[in-house]
Amino acid sequence: MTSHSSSEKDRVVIFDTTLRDGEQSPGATMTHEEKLEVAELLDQMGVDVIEAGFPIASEGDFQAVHEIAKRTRNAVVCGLARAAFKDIDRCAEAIKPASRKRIHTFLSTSPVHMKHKLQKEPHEVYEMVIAQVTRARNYTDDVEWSSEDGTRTEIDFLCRCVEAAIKAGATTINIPDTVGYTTPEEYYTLFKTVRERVPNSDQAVFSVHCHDDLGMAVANSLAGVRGGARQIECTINGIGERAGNTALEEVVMAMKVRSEVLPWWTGIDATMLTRASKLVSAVTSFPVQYNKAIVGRNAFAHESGIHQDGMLKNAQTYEIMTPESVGVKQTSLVMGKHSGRHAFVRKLEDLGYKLSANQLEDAFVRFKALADRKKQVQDEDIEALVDEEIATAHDRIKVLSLTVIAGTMGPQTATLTLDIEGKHVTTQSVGNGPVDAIFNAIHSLVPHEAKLELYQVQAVTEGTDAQAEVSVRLSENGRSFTAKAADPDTLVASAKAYLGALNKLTSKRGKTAVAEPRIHPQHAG
Ligand SMILES: CC(=O)SCCNC(=O)CCNC(=O)[C@H](O)C(C)(C)COP(=O)(O)OP(=O)(O)OC[C@H]1O[C@@H](n2cnc3c(N)ncnc32)[C@H](O)[C@@H]1OP(=O)(O)O
Ligand SMILES: CC(C)C(=O)C(=O)O
Repeated sequence: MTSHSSSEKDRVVIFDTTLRDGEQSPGATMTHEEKLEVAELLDQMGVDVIEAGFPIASEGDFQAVHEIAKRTRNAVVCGLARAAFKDIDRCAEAIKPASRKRIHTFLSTSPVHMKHKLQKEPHEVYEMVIAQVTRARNYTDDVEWSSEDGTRTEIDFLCRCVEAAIKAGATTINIPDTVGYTTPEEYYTLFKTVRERVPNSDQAVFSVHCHDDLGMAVANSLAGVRGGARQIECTINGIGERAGNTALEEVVMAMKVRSEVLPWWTGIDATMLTRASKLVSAVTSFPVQYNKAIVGRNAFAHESGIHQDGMLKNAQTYEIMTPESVGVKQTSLVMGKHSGRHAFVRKLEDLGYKLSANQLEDAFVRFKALADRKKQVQDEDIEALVDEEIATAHDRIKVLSLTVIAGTMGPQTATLTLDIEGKHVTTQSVGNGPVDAIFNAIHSLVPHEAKLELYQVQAVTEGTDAQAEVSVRLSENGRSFTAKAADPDTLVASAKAYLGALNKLTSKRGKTAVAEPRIHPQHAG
């Protein structure tokens, strides 16, 4: 990571359009209050221009832009308007209270849009650009003009329109890739060409506005900046029309992290990126994909043993930016089937365990077995597993295998093999339900007089693949012994918990009664 150049010519204006283009994502509509909350956060995080809405679109949009204009302290508040006087007048009214205000007016310039959508000749479009920018300048000195579908516009016509817009008073010229069609090399050349060919181009700031239809919005935006643009239009989480817009968090961090090859900088406080992402996701109900760059929940999470080992030795082995730099508390080492011993030991230390080498090896083997069966192994799973490992380390009786037939057909039957002080014994028992069948089988292999006082099941974590934690209490001669066991299979956990209690009981007695190895198809306890 290198620090950015602080030269003003390399400063890139961040124009956030989460509340306008972002809200155009089908299903992303935000309430008035939610828009105010998002705008406030954008202002706090250093966004230069907030495109707060499209005031002519609805009374609600007008009111939101108006209120944001009243409340925003630092950023320029901008509203969108078509090339129509009524749009521009309504927009001007909406942004009026802002201390810094911008009118953003746009008009399509590509042959396909002019012919089919606007149904206008190029000369009419040209005249509209001049008339609308002039109209907007009556209200504010800060006027942006966009050549909608700019990347599919004939270059000569585009240059003429850009020149006319600047002459009429536009201070920002946006050349959008409205349909996400361009490539980095093309977009770079477009900006370079337009800036070289338009005689008054130095009187305006050029701007990129990219869509992600081919997944190139961020790369295209940065290429446009390389071509001379100094404003990036973008949204939090990349939301926006169709496949979305350039993701604010991605362009900002690309320039920060790779400043030696992307030598531009912004005024964004990157430590607020995660908060902004969460807020926008919450108010739009658009989940952030897990592997999303910068703000996805896996962006700073590692599950593979080799990566986790590297991270524990030096975070730079697998992270190109710190989680703190984008507002994430810390890297997470997620325990799963790909994890190795280094990460497992660290996790145990974090959970407060200190195991002997043998216990550790046993616990690791059991952890791997659990991870193979369960999508996510949570801290609680590991705690349950290690607690059991410690509690059962000296057990005389252990479950070797268990097969249960359950369901409507009955009889519920348990076939159980135990290791009793090194001796393997098997039996089969039926019962009034699968748990009863298992307990009968145990009773058959380890005869005892203890009474079952408690049998309780609860989930260790959430989800259908959660481990079941079973508690069993047995009592004999006025003394009670309780044990717990966890397993993704409730019936296995039940057998282990029962045996846990029995182990405690028999160790107090000092000896374990063992029945002869046998098969008991009819045994009912
Ligand atoms: C690329 C972009 O993201 S552009 C922004 C897109 N965002 C939106 O459209 C969201 C808000 N839009 C709306 O609420 C409505 O579309 C409104 C209020 C703007 C207009 O609604 P309506 O008057 O019912 O028109 P409708 O949306 O059906 O059609 C759009 C009209 O605007 C015209 N138009 C489109 N772009 C422009 C423009 N930049 N300047 C002038 N007119 C335009 C179309 O040619 C069409 O005109 P027509 O009625 O003469 O055929
Ligand atoms: C209004 C313009 C800037 C736009 O959203 C687009 O072209 O995608």
